Amino acid sequence: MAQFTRVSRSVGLITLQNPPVNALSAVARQGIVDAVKRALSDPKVKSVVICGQNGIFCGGADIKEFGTNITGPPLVPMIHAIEASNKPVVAAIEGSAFGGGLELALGCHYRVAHSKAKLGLTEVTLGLLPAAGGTQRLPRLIGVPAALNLITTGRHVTAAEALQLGIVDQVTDHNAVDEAVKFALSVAGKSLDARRISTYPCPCPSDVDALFEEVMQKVRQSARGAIAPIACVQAVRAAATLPYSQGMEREQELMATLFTSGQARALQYCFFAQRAVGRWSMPSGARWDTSKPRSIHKAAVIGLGTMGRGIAVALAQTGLSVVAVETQEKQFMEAKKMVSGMMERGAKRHGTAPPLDKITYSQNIQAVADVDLVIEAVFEDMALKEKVFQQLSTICKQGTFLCTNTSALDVDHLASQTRNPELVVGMHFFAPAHVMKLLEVVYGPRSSPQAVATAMQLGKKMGKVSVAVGNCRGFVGNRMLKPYLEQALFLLEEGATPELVDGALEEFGFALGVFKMSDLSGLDVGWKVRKGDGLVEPGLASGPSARIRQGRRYSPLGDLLCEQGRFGQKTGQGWYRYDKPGSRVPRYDPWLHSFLEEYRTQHGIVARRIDQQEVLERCLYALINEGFRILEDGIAAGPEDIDIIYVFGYSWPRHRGGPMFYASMVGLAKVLERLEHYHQAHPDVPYMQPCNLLRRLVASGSPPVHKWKEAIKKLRSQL
Ligand SMILES: CC/C=C\C/C=C/C(=O)SCCNC(=O)CCNC(=O)[C@H](O)C(C)(C)COP(=O)(O)OP(=O)(O)OC[C@H]1O[C@@H](n2cnc3c(N)ncnc32)[C@H](O)[C@@H]1OP(=O)(O)O
Repeated sequence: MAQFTRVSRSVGLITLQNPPVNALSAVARQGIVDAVKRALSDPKVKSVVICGQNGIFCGGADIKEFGTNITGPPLVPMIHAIEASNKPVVAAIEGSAFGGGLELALGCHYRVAHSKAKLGLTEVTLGLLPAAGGTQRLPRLIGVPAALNLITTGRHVTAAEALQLGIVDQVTDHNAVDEAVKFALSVAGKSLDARRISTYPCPCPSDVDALFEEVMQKVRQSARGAIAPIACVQAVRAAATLPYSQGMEREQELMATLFTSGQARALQYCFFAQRAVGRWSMPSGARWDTSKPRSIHKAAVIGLGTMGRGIAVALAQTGLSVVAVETQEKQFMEAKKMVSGMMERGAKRHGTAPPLDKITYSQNIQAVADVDLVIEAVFEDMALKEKVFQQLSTICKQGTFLCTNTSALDVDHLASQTRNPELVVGMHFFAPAHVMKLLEVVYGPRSSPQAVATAMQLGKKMGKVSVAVGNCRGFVGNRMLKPYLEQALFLLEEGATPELVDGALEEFGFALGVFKMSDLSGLDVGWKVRKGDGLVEPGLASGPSARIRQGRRYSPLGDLLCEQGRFGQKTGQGWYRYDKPGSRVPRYDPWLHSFLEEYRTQHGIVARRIDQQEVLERCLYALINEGFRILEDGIAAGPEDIDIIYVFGYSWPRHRGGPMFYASMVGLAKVLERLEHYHQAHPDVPYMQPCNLLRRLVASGSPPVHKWKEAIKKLRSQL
């Protein structure tokens, strides 16, 4: 709703009241329409201020209404009525003005913002465009190039930038509502002819066609198949080339296509899923709202390799005191230099001072004695980690949380090396740790709810999207990656090429296909793990048994490349070739193609034609099937947890909503049918055998993804 009061005698103050973010729900819109009518008809009111309660102007249209039968007054005529008013209307922007919230402000005649406010036309991030006149008003106000940048990215701008761009008229450090009231008093009675943005001509660059062509090309490249950014460009083009009323028609037309699209549903699902993962629970019944985190003031990182350096930077950037420990002299000196460089570059980007004094370095593990929390990031070797945890358990003060950054090893086993296993959790960061948003917080059977709550809270402070998951080999993300990688290798054996497989996955929306990604991360990483698992048998033996390990199909292709010293980008050769070691541009490698042909001949495999659909079905459905197993095992609490892990940690295209959401869009019965088909064709690949949970969900009528948690609970209780 919206409250109307009269302040300073002649200013009508309209306050949006729809907690928590004053979203423009049907009731809120009706409230605004009624309050505006009242203000305009009250002769004592000479000017109007619109603000939001609780320090937030407006979080935009009510996203929860999308996909439902929307009632109440629509936004466009409501904003037109405000703009058409003959009494000046001032928006008082505190907190956030996003999406429809900023569009409402653009319909006002003036905008006063608090210096800490953030503004943005964020609709594109939800698969939409600013369809309450935003695509038509913003370019008229700030010009086409700046408007294109904001509308196609959904970027948030600070009040200072908004002032510079001309989006707001005044920025204040004082109470923005009080300042807006003063402003409203000062403009009462003045002509509004030059204040209605919809009447402005659109400042147009001379070569409109060239500009839009260039922007469209850039947007297509970065959109990775997302349709909303493209529609945004088309709508702004309408602003630049058509009169306002026709531009509005085009805006509505484009919005109508986006509004019901699967991509919009996927992106809106991600919006809510990202928030839902913060409300974690453990199988023991412990939950986010009943588990109290402990404050962390001082933390330590053990091991300053690539991961440890990133973690140290991320911790220091949150303002914590950090002790960074590296026992090897050479690595120690190098890490100190690198960490300072990373902090300086980060600070330069954000226009802040680098938090260099937050980190103290030591070569002695005893330096962590007084910290509240330790993150171990030594080499991925169980014996080494066991030793570190035994040492930490005796060195650290009572109550220190001991976390491991392992990406796959048994967190519970590490906990068993300590005196207080309840203080041990996994904090699995993704490289580079100071940049990547995902954090898997891994709880073992003995981790205390307080340890989980503390790690989750620390992750949030570090700006991470933290997801609590159970303990198993590879946790959620890497466990699901295994069948995906395996399928990619099998496809090569059967006749595909790295280019074909990567092409299909990139067209689907991944930033990098599986082989380019392996080259980037280093082929030797997986090789070492496979060696540890006893899977690697040196030399290229032929015959069917050469491709069987532990009773199941195995592809030694990756091992064979490693034997040749082809570790990916770092050695200049992997699944592709690179101009020199460390180069990043993958090129077609004739050697690799002859090698694959030779391999097939040696193993009596007749190459067959494989199309993109088979690549997608085999790679993605194998991964999704493992996702269902993870849900069945209770390792992830719900599909949202898996989806957020994949979107934030594994570059799964957000506009496809994550693997589990994607499965629900494809249809669970179809996923099941294709898995059955591939399992029949490849009975020696257990990952392809459809998981019981998937079968049971299909049998129970394939509930929509937001009902899976409930359905799984019910299925469990029937066992
Ligand atoms: C018919 C269409 C016509 C015109 C086009 C207009 C379209 C739009 O306006 S689309 C909406 C555009 N708005 C946004 O993109 C903003 C989304 N919200 C945010 O970015 C943030 O919530 C915030 C910056 C406004 C506040 O952040 P924070 O303080 O960290 O709180 P949370 O993000 O945790 O949110 C709290 C709570 O509010 C729910 N919520 C937030 N925004 C909306 C919204 N626009 N509609 C409905 N609900 C919203 C959010 O989900 C949280 O609730 P839950 O934890 O229960 O999920």
